[in-house]
Amino acid sequence: MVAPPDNDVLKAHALTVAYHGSPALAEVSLAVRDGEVLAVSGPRGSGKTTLLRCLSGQLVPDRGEVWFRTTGVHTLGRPARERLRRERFGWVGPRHDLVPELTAWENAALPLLLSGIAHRTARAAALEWLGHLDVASCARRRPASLTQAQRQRVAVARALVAGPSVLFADEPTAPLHHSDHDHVLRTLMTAARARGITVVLATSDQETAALADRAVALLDGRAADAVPHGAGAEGEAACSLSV
Ligand SMILES: Nc1ncnc2c1ncn2[C@@H]1O[C@H](COP(=O)(O)OP(=O)(O)OP(=O)(O)O)[C@@H](O)[C@H]1O
Repeated sequence: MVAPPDNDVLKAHALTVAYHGSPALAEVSLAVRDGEVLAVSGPRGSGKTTLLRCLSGQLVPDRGEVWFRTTGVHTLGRPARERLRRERFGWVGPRHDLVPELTAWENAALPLLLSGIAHRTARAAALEWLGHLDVASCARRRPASLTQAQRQRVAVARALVAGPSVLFADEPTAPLHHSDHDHVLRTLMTAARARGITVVLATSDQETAALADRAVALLDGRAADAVPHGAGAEGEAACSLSV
């Protein structure tokens, strides 16, 4: 397989993963265009998290290839994959995994601080994102004193603060109440679209999937469907999912 064309930011070919002999992904292929919001939908256990972990370089598939632009992610050793994840990808999952000893703004600023950005600049960027997510007033508090919804908003801020090329969002609003769920999801998508950040969003909720430019469906680790959303959605015609 060759590297994807310029307008595909990510491409996966025939991804196959088994955990202790039990198949989790089977021959899944897809392409994600630069700047699109792609939903990966499917019921629990259908392989969504496993697919996102492969695409983001957290997990090397048993077989198959993952390309990020011209980089063969599947060919990289662990340090190079970790660098790629740190520098180019953001990740937000269903559990916030904030550092308990750090304040909300320090947690949100963490990707910038770890990459050597000046403290003042990192703090300003973190506070701006906390503001977008309506939790600026929590900036000096530690995770233990925040509500679950506030913690999840801080985690979203942390995933976006460094301006990733691709944001992987694995059921990012699953623990939230309906009103928080909608607000966080729409903020995440609006911010990503405004900045040209590609989003790969795993969800078992059809309403959430419908907010994306396009959805692909998994069932029992296999691609089940490809559903375009909205006439003229960016990337609709040029993206594909196949088994
Ligand atoms: N670390 C693991 N060890 C063993 N089996 C695993 C592991 N992670 C996932 N699985 C199994 O692989 C299959 C796919 O799981 P995966 O988490 O990718 O699906 P999912 O669609 O994201 O589900 P969920 O919404 O419940 O997270 C499931 O059968 C799951 O039990």
